[in-house]
Amino acid sequence: MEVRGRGPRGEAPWKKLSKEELENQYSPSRWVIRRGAEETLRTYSRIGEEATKNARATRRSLLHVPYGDGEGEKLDIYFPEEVSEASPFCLFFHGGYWQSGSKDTSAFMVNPLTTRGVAVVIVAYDLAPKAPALRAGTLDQMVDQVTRSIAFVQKQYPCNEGIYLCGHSAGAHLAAMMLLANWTTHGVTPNLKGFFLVSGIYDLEPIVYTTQNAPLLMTLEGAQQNSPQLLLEAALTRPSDPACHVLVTVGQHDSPEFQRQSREFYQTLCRGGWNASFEEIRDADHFEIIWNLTQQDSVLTQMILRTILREH
Ligand SMILES: N[C@@H](CC(=O)c1ccccc1NC=O)C(=O)O
Repeated sequence: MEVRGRGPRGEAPWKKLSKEELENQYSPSRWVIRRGAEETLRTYSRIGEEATKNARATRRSLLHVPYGDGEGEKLDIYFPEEVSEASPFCLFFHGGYWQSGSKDTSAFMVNPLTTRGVAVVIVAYDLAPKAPALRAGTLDQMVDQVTRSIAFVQKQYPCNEGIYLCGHSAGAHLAAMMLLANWTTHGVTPNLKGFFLVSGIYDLEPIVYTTQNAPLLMTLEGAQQNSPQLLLEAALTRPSDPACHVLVTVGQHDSPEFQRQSREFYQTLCRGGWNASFEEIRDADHFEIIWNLTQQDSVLTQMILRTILREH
């Protein structure tokens, strides 16, 4: 599907959608094809739980490690068989529209990656509405927490072979915000080598007009300030490390709006001089795309491993 980018004065295509259609486009479980919506969400939780149970039973790990003082600021580290502080590290940020999901059910990629020598970190962040709405928006706090979790891993493992960020859906949004992070206030610049953005949301403005915004309480300004799509369009800086690779992927059965968001973000990355690539994952919906990560031989796992292992 050819997607027309927004011209300099062009109107965002989602603005032409009715309220119902917008709600539909931003409800990923309504687009699945092999199961019903409810069953899909149940299966998603079950696969995440099983992968996490399995990872904790078979891998050496450090669980519930605090990366900050907040109750929810915890991460799990899973090590490869040959434990080395110089391993590459892949950090995963789960999805769930910034209001559901947990690190304790999100160890999808742990076994396939640790088997190949990559340490995997599953990061928790405070979900809405638990996050105190004191600042401009709860999204601000999540973005700050993600920034600090990455700085923490870099400080703990300064000899790492590279830090890679992988996020799904809302988690891909949080990971994408790190393309624009300012590390100077964190006392460390992480050794960021790659981003794997899976079925993400990069322009938050349409979310403001859906029911997903009820716990988020995002204002239009808050949405704009936390939209990597808008921030990157406006950014004057070029990527500091031209070798840092950004993979944008979306499922063939993701909704047209999710597909448009991914394609436009990829196009913006290219225009900004990023080393980016785009892949539509065939025959996968918004949830199956993440189940692929539990499989060593899936297209997505293989793309991620090729990127990480090529560089050392
Ligand atoms: N209620 C949502 C749930 C959802 O969007 C979701 C669930 C698990 C993981 C990622 C999700 N989407 C974005 O973060 C839906 O309609 O599918």
